[in-house]
Amino acid sequence: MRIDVVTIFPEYLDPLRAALLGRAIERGLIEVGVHDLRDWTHDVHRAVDDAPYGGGPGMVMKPQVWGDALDAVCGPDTRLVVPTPAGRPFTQEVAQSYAREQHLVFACGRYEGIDQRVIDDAARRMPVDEVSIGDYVLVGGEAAVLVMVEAAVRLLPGVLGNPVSAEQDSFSDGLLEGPSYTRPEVWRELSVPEVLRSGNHALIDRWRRDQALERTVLRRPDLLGLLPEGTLDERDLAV
Ligand SMILES: COc1cccc(COC(=O)c2cn[nH]c2)c1
Repeated sequence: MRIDVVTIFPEYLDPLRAALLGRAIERGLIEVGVHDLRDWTHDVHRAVDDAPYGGGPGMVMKPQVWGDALDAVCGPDTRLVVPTPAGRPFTQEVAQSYAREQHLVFACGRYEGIDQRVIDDAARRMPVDEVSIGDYVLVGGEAAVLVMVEAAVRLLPGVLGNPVSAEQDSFSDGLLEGPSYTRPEVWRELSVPEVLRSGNHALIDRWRRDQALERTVLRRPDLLGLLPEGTLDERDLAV
């Protein structure tokens, strides 16, 4: 997989080259290119934004600069991803789909956003996703790109030391992950739940599922309606 990011703050993407993702790059599991949008500006001031038609606060990113940048960076197998508060939700399912892509290009918007014609023009040649990582407004898309790249790349074979954990992720079965514990058995007078030390794996699995269900009901009741058919069985409903 190749990932390219276009941004006016390339240094913001330096963390992509650290830790797990950095090792994935060194091992050739992914290629990452980060590009400064201003390399495609045409004027002495290297302007990337201008006042919005129709008035209103803030500035809008210029179409010409983005058009030239995306012409240079995108290819025949590219999926263009534009992080924006106005996007469709980025979920584990979207992360799974991105992990199967050959080439992802992330366009990092700032100010009030990118001239819509940039997205409309790109959509003539490639799949374009306007995606939100949450219901809040950031200053730019760069932090959202770090989130989405990490969520997708960790799913690639060979990236995680322990691949099983990618399948057993929260959201893999639609429920939140329950609590986890490790040594010592008692810490600050708090004990590890007895069942986890019982060695009875049927009981442990049941307890973990009950904890996941209880946590999902309490923290994310919205997820319960999305569970795939048959996720909950009669034992679950007894919780
Ligand atoms: C493309 O236009 C804009 C405009 C404003 C901010 C941003 C950065 O993205 C976010 O703020 C965001 C992404 N998911 N949740 C919030 C992009």
